[in-house]
This record gives sequence, C-alpha cells and structure tokens, in this order.
Amino acid sequence: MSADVNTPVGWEQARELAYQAGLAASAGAERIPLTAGDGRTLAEPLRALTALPAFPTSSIDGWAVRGTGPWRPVGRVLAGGTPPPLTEDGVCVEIATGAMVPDGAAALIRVEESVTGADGRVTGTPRPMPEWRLPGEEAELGEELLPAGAAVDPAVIGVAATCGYETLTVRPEPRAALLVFGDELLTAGPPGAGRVRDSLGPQVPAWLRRYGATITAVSGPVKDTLDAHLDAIRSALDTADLVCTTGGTMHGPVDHLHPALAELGAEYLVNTVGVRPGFPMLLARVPGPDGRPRFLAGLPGNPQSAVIALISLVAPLLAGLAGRPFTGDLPLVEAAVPVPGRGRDTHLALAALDPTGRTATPVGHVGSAMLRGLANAHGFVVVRPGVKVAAGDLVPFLPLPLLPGERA
Ligand SMILES: Nc1nc2c(c(=O)[nH]1)N[C@H]1C(S)=C(S)[C@@H](COP(=O)(O)OP(=O)(O)OC[C@H]3O[C@@H](n4cnc5c(N)ncnc54)[C@H](O)[C@@H]3O)O[C@H]1N2
Ligand code: MOO
Repeated sequence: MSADVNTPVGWEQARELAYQAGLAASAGAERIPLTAGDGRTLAEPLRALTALPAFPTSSIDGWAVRGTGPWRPVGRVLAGGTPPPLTEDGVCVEIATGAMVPDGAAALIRVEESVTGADGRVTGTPRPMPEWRLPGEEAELGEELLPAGAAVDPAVIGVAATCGYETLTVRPEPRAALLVFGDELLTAGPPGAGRVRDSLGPQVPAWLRRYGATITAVSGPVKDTLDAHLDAIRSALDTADLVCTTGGTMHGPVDHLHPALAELGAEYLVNTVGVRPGFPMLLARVPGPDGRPRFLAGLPGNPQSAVIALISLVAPLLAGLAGRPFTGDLPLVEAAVPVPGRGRDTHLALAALDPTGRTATPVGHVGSAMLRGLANAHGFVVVRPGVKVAAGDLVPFLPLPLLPGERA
C-alpha cells in the first residue's frame, strides 16, 4: 500500500491520478453493430470508406444541360441510377435531387427557373454557384473523420453509416459493481428508530451508467464484518473492472474497508482527498483474478460525499478505462453571491445555473448527509484552497452528468 493514510491528495491531482490509472489499464476492442454504438468509444479512428459524396450529386430537381440553350430533353435521371453521358451540345436530361450528375453536363438549372417551350425545348439560366456536390467535398477516401477515443453518439453513428460502415470497433464498456456497506441501512420504507434508508444503492448505478459503465452487480447492505466485506469484494471483482463501495471509508469500529484492502493486497492510488465534502474517498488498484488490474473506489457513507467521490474519482477513472480523453479544465461561470472556501481543502459547493448557464447560485440543504441540494443543483462551484469567492467572480464549475431537460 503506497499512499500515506495521513496525506490527502489535492483534488485536481486526485482526478488526474484516477484518469491516468484508468487509461493505463484500458485494453481491448470489440466490433459491434453500428446501431448499438450509442454511448460507446471508438477504439480506432473512423475513416471514410469512400469519398463523400461518392459521386457527383445533384442538389436540385431540374435539368442537367450541355452546351448553350435551348436544350432538347433526351432522358431522365433519378436518384439511385447511373446515367449515360451527355454526348452532344444542346441536349439536357431531367434530373432529380440526389441523382448522379451525368458526365458531360455543364450546369444544372432548377425546374422552377426553367421554361419548356411548345417545341419541348428547355430554356433557363443556371445560377452562378454550381448546383451539385462534388465527390470528396465532405471527405476524401480514407480521411479521418473522428479520432480513436471519440465518444459515439447518434451523429457519429450517422456519419459512419453515410460512408459505408455496418459495424464499429469500440472499446469494451468498463464493467462496474456496487457494494453498499452499513448494517443500519433499510432497503424499503421510511427511516426511523436509528435506521436510515439506503439512498446510494438506488442512485449510484444510474450515475455510473451516465459515466459510461455497464453494471455487473449491485449488492448490499453487506454485513458489517471483515469476512463479509472480503467475500463481497472478491466476488464483485470476478465480474467488474471497478468495484464501488459505499461507507466504511473511515476507521470506526465497524469500518472494514481499509483492513479488507490490506487483505486483498490492494495498492492505494488515492487515499483521502483534500476536498470538502468527500474527504475520506479513496481509489485503490487490486490485482484481478486474471492478472489484469481492477479498481476499487471507496465512496464515503455520507450520501452527498459519495456522489462527490463519484464525480471526482470515478468519472475520470471510467473515462480512462474507456480510452476517452479527459481534461481537468472546467468551464468558468460567474458566482452570483460570495461562496466560502474550506481553508486548505477544495470546496465543492452545490449550485444551480441560471437559464443562460453563465451564473451559478449556491443551493440550500447541502450538508454532506443530505441529498436535497444535489437534486436541485446543476453541479458544483469549485473553490480552490485558500480562495475566497466574491459575488461576480469567475469560478470553475463542475457539472453533474445531467441530460437535456433535467433541472429545466
Ligand atoms: N472521527 C471522525 N469521524 C468522521 C470523520 C472524521 O474525520 N473523523 N469524517 C466524517 C466524514 S467527512 C465522513 S464523509 C464520514 C465517512 O464515513 P464512512 O465512509 O466510514 O461511512 P459510514 O460511517 O459508514 O457512514 C457515514 C454516514 O453515512 C450514512 N450512510 C452510509 N451509507 C449510506 C447509504 N448507502 N445511504 C444513506 N446513508 C448512508 C451512515 O448511516 C452514516 O450516517 O465519516 C465522518 N466521521
Ligand atoms: O466527506 Mo465528509 O463528507 O465531509 O461529510
């Protein structure tokens, strides 16, 4: 175990360490149907399998003409066909949007800008800008459209289809398991008589999915004994690249996480972080049954702190495991009011953005044991150690992975 229990890592450094550890462990590629690609990560650059467009393509309904008018129609070219060339001046073919422009055509004229005379001949003036798309205008054959590591979204699926792909070569999805520790936790009904509802078992898998993981197991509450912790962690490691645990990160009488990590031969990458809330979070590398490294993220038991550990350590780790790029740089927003710092630690202050997304106002109910503030915030204002934020200051903003329409 390398990291000193008494030396918290700086928050920014912790994020970078988590990302680099994930990237170093990212491996493999798989080929999947194009339509299954949403949310995955390209394992190799997406290159154009053909020039785009693949052939000269009419962008209008009208006439393809050769020589000077009036032109005598000699046929019709629809989308999907291969037209014969125009071999003499003074002829034209009727052409549809999307059809291949015949060799020999000098210009295209829109149907509404042409006149067909009583003798059947066509007159009109072509617009100065060509009305067809040239091969390679969008991409040359073999040109890189997106780099390896790019996230696949509906638009990426679309462009891949356009240039001929039926499958995509993507990184395997990082597999994550969740173990919830705490004998005091209820899994149904309201809290009382010293017991609280488990609020992490139900929400953490959903956050993990938003960060690109596939969930292999959720179990708990795991009994508060070292043996039960060890059994649960070992079996979760059989199927997951990352095991997230909740609770037990401190050194209380029934906090068995650290002894379990020692027993498993784990190596701490991060052991406590200089951030409030969330201080006792940890990330460890555990030897996997097949020799590949696995990871354990210890999320503190206080629910808001657990989510802060997810966004601080687990998000960059998963980005690394998926082979995606990651930057610690955050967008700047204006603080609507002063935001207190937390001395030598970074303060993550839950805040809501105004509709323009430019101004952040801290929300209420933000104790580390609370979730009400989280459910009303867009993310966290980041107050660096020793910084005092005054109203109007520009501050870094760490967004929650919300979808369009959420917190509208
Ligand atoms: N002597 C000290 N005690 C504590 C310190 C400290 O510095 N010195 N730090 C506090 C901080 S900060 C945090 S955060 C917590 C972290 O504790 P653990 O990770 O060991 O978590 P637990 O003790 O198991 O639980 C803490 C708290 O959270 C509730 N909890 C746990 N799991 C869940 C869940 N799934 N759903 C809802 N609530 C949960 C649990 O009941 C406790 O109230 O340690 C402080 N103590
Ligand atoms: O990490 Mo503790 O969350 O400050 O409550």
